[in-house]
Amino acid sequence: MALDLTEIRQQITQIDRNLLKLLSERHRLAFDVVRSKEVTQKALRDVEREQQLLQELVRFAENENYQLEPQYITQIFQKIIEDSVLTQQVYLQKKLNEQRERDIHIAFLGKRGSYSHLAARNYATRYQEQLIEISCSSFEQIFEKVQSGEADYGVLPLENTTSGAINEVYDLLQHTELSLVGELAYPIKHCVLVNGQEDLSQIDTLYSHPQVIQQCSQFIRELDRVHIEYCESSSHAMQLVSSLNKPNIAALGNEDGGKLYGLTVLKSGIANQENNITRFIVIAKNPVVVSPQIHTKTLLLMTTSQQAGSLVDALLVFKKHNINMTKLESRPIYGKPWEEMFYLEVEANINNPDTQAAFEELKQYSNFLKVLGCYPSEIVKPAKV
Ligand SMILES: O=C(O)C(=O)C[C@]1(C(=O)O)C=C[C@@H](O)C=C1
Repeated sequence: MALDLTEIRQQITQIDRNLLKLLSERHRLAFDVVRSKEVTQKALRDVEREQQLLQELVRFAENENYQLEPQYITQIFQKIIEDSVLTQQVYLQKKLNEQRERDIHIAFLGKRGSYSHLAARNYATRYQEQLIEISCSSFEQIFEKVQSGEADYGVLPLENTTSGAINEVYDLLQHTELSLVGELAYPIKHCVLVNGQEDLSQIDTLYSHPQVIQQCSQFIRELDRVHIEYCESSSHAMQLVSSLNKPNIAALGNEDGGKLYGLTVLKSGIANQENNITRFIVIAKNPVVVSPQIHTKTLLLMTTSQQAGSLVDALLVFKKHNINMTKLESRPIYGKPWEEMFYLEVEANINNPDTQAAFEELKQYSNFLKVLGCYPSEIVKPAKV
């Protein structure tokens, strides 16, 4: 005879509570690990150990006949390890940069419910701080708020896995005295949001931010003669659709934001690329010191001479010093037609003497060189098994 659903659910709830208790115990061990590594000065990340652990867990489950897919086990434990790495990182960073307040003012683009707002919320949660929200209407305003001291931090999107670099933010970085102090990846899950229960075929106008429209272009193309209304952010779009309260309009936004405006999801998973992730940067007035035990990135701004091969010569410096480059972007220089400003992101800590030697050497090949920031890489790439 089949068991009663209520009873089964009670068992599930109990098991989930037990899992939570174990997860909390494991989370707490991250503090013991980092305190031990503070003494030994060992690097926080040990990919070899992670690989061994993951392999061992898959083998263990198989031997015990737990009936769990290896991929399922790996994914869950990669997430658990990510939490452990970030917990350790935050612990060290908070100790090194003690000026952090409990209440932090963060400026971001758009209203509540924008992706930038959700990313800002994530950043504050990561550092266990109380977020005081400063919503801005342009990227430029975010820089101004941090410059004036009104905001402690600014959160800005820098690139997206579908639409690429966000040029406006790169261009603003060219002229700022502010520093990059952090990064975070936020998964973007666009959906169609409406006021009522209408059908997709009834929608004749879509409201959203140009970036969102671009990221959902394939889905939009398949719709019949739909008119696009560009908004300054996806949260503006959601608010507008909510207040207009018309049956034939929809906003492209996110589910959490939609809830804030009383909208319902008509269709989800509409982005061109399934793995749609935006990398956000965090800017502040003062640079942070990054522990040498942490995986660190540095963003440089550089111009080279106009001679042939000058960029190649500059890049060879990184090869010589065994510094991995994770990004190379170029942007035009305002007022200097056909000259380019290069943005180079490298896996290096500015306080490392080797990095300093490399940057010193780089000066020979560049007309202009500036460090925009050195920050902990808070994107934990999972260890492969
Ligand atoms: O064993 C360690 O050194 C840890 O820091 C713990 C841990 C884990 O959570 O299992 C986390 C990060 C390391 O990359 C390896 C493993």
